[in-house]
Amino acid sequence: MDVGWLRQLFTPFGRVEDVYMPSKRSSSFNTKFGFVRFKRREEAINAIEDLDGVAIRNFTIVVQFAKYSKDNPVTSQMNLDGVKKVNPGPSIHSWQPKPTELQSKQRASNSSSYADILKGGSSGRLKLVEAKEVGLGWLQKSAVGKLINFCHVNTLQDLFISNGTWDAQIRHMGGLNVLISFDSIESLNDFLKDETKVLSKWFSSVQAWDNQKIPPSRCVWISCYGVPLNAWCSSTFIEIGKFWGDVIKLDELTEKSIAFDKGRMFIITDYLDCINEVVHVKINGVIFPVKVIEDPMAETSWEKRVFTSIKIKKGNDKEVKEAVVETDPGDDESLDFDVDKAELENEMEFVEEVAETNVEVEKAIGTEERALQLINVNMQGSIDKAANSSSGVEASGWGSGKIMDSMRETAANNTTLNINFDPPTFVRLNMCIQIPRASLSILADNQDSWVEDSVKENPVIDENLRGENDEDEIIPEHHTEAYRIENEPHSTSIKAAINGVKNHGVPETMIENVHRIAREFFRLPESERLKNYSDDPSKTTRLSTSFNVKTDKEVAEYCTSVRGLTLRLLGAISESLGLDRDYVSGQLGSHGQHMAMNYYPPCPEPELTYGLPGHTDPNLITILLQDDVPGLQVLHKGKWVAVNPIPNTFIINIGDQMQVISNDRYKSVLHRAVVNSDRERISIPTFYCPSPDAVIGSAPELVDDEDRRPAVYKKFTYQEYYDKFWNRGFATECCLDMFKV
Ligand SMILES: O=C(O)CCC(=O)C(=O)O
Ligand SMILES: [Fe+2]
Repeated sequence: MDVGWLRQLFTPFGRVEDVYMPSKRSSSFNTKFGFVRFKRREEAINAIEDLDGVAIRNFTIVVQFAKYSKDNPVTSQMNLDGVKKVNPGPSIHSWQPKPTELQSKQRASNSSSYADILKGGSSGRLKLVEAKEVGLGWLQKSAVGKLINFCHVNTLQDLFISNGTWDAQIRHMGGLNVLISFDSIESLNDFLKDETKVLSKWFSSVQAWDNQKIPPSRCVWISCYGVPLNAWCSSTFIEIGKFWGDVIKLDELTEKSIAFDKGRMFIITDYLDCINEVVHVKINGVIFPVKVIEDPMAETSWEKRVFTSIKIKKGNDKEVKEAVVETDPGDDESLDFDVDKAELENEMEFVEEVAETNVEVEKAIGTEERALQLINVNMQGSIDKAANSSSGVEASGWGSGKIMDSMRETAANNTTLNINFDPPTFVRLNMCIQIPRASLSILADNQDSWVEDSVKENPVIDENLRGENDEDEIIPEHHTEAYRIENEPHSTSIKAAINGVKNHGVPETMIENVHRIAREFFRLPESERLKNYSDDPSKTTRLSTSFNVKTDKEVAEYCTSVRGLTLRLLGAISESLGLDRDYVSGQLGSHGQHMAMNYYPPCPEPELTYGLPGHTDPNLITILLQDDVPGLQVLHKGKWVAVNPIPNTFIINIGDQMQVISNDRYKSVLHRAVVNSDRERISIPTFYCPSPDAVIGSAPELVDDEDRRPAVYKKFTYQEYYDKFWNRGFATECCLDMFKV
């Protein structure tokens, strides 16, 4: 028996504040004794009534009110309401058959007393830190929301954005609490008033920040050893968990009775001590001690890693590595994952050795993909170097066969293939995050209604962008027609993002090739894929054996062809703004073009995660190729609209730089990708960018102070913008706002 045991014995009667058990036994009776302090007197009375004289195994327990000497300074010095009120009485708790007489002198002279413990430890001093007050400025613009359900901060962030609130920064505080900080008191007040009533659906309570009103709360995994097998069911675990808080879920092994070595559950608690106690489970009149221990290594907080991973998405490989290291250790879920992987490798070897039929190999691949579900791999092919190496080559120059050839060659030699682990999926799936039903139905409704719309609407650009010959710089006049936007560039941004462009001039075989290459890559065993991993972002890694030269060439051809399309689009967009055809491309310095291949594994519960959270692309324009699995969504009139794939059609996402150059006529498009329950999804965006040193500003022709069209943005270099975009923390304001005049 120990302090934990004692605590558990008394916990059912009320809130146990302290338990003290001197190491010495009572000299007179050779009994063990201890003290339990309740928050309320009635709780202590109930405990005495129920436990005094009860036999537990071979002990009989005696429970009585403790006696404190009147001059004991503790009662007067400390805030000990419960103690002050107790009736004086015998002070010994005995584990022996009831003694006739109990004494209170047994305290060993060299051990600390219960009174000392109450004062704050054996040294008699409270462990007190005098803290300096900080951060009041922003804390006073913050609110604390208690979520109804577990929910990822990025999900919440999206919700705020779609509700028109861009300046909310959301941070997890532990348990179900999140801190929501605003840029201004007005925004805070608007949120607290919550006139739209959208946000309140997510929170059980919301209040302006006030430290004194918010109890610390945390989530923790606890393991229970010794639960009798005839009591092994969720209700027993839920009852055990209730001693400390609310049970959120049992782990799979426990729930499905796969192993009985320990029962494990995830709880939310405001108990601050590390849980390490004994509880008693009574079944058929027999009491079984069960040891309950908190798992301090299990990862229970997710928000930090999600922020890291947002950066990862755009290929800061150093952070990728750190994030992977950070994600794995101590996370039981990832341990399970490692085991799976090891088993899987064996399984694959076996399959290869024994039966090398296609079907079986397919099966093995399928298994692996399932086991690797928790990892989202992002492969990036970049022809940046190629573009830079032919620096000075501008839009018109790309038509020349000579330059094209040299570009192709350089691209082929420098194509990078960086594999980034993208942990959001991994983290989120592990975290049993739930999106409240209300929001799910919004997404679902949109998807349904969109299916109808997508049949009715035609791609925004048809016929008009096809180059007779990809290498031909002559773009017939009528190509601009589609982007004659009737003074509605913004709606064109949305249409291009939702409806896409057809007849774009990129040959179908090239599109099929990149789809195939991406699929082949993601089906490689992980060990093969990892060969392409580099933690040096500046390093261009030659494609490994899995990608032969032929493949390089195919990727390069695709990139070149997409580049042709992009330049035609830029020309059309320039003209739609009343600018010279090559105005926009002339603002970019040496053009940069990055291609990514995003892999979204199937997720059995897609509503619990996002593949890619809501964002605008920081570059100029993105030419996005999707496979046939839906997943892309665009924010339109405050609602997420599903962009269902149309074969052989590109989605065009206007990026932030186009918004700046057009002085807000074209708006960058907020989009995100969700995952699919049973099918993998691959998307292949080509990001077209200015060179890092290009100075970006609104076209002078589009700035007219008298016409009430002043410049919306300051001038900046693309490098400045890019740095700010990835370093601002995902949860803060829209990056463009940071560059407003
Ligand atoms: O997968 C998609 O459809 C979207 C990809 C995307 O938005 C991106 O990579 O920036
Ligand atoms: Fe994007």
